[in-house]
Amino acid sequence: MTSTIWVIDDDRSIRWVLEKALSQEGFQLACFEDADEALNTLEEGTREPDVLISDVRMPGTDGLRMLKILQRKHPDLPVIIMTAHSDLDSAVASYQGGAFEYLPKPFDVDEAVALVKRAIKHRQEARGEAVVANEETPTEIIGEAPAMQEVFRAIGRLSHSNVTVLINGQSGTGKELVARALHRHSMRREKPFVALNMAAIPKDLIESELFGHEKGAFTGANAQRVGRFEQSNGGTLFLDEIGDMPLEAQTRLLRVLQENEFYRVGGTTPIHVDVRIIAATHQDLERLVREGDFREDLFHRLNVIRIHIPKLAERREDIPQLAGYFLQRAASELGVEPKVLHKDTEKYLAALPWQGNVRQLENTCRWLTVMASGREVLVDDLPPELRQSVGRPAEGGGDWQKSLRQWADRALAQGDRAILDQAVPVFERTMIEVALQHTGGRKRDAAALLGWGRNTLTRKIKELDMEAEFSGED
Ligand SMILES: Nc1ncnc2c1ncn2[C@@H]1O[C@H](COP(=O)(O)OP(=O)(O)OP(=O)(O)O)[C@@H](O)[C@H]1O
Repeated sequence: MTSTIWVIDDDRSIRWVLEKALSQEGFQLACFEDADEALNTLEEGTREPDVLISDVRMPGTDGLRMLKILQRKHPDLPVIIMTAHSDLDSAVASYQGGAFEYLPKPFDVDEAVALVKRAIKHRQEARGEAVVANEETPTEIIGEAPAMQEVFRAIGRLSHSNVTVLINGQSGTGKELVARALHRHSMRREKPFVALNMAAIPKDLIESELFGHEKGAFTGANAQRVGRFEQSNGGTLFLDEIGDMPLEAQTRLLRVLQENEFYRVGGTTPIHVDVRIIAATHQDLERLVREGDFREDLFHRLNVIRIHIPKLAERREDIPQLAGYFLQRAASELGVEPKVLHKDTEKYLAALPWQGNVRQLENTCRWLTVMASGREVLVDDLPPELRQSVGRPAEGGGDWQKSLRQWADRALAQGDRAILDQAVPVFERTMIEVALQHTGGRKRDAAALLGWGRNTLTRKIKELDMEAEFSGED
């Protein structure tokens, strides 16, 4: 029997796109402008669809409320929630409300079709575990970029699970923020979230920090101390910079993970704990394993689910929104009017390398809130170190190389061939133009700057049809 799909969205174009794509796949489609219409249809006794795809924000009953109703009355019906308001809350709320999947708008049609097919396959397995959605969670993680959407999905998917998670990403990308979100959206949310940065504690103290110690266990242990494991019992222990954990502590950690019990340093009574571990690192743990600095068995134990957080430079589209958010936050912390970015400043900021990632952007916004003179922030108001970095290729490769890489990737994906024939002339033309600008149009000097002979430059100018531009003096 043909599977029936219902699409609910007040946006006609979305209904149209999905209807086209899904009927082409042989599905039977029914479209609704709002949730109430669909719910009434179900009330009237129409057979429930095999999959329902719905928007979140619509006139009348919204998507998340509808989910709750469906959960009660049609617990096995897989629902795919789409939202343009691609924030973490609707993603997670939709999972917790029992949605099968979360589809951030704008989406790829093929992706939507693939999701529907998966939902149909999983239909029988629909578990219908109801976890009360926490509707008042603050929106804290900003990210419209596809790579961040992946992170949100992961948080949503993991909201029913206790699994160990390893978060990878450069410093300042938001690893701790994601770890907190994983906790806040998990079943352990009422219990403690304890964070411990391995790189920030002297090596000798790590074990006592983690497991606590008994009075007199070592010099200076004047009183019994409860470790982080005990503090986070029932909740989540976030081990940041796990790559910096000394080998002996790794061995003990592994044992705790295997046995769910440990001894305080100097202690003889085993202590039982139920702790979920989320670990994070900016290091390449596989390499540390190869080099013998990280236990392989512990690595496998931690690496059950891996979430990669991209560098800020890999999600430049999020920079304006992040900056706006940080400017607002800084202003409200300081009790002043928030600054706003001039369009040019926004563009300028979006093009910077941001080696320090989101943290650096956040600090910049704080600095601007205090230092910028007007309400609107101009490029000239930016801190000197950011103004100077303009045009300087970022360390270890440079932005133009990255753009070139993306361009080549896209061109090949589109089926272009002989792409060097397109790229090399652009490259040479740029170099020639800049060199000639530097020499005030003198070709002989420009050739020297480029490392070419005079004749080569003349020939290139001809080949590249640049004669009209640079017909001036030698
Ligand atoms: N997507 C985001 N939306 C809003 N704020 C963010 C985002 N990502 C990071 N931040 C903010 O940037 C700062 C740095 O984030 P966080 O401390 O989570 O990074 P980290 O990767 O754990 O860094 P480190 O490895 O250096 O500890 C924090 O103040 C955090 O709130």
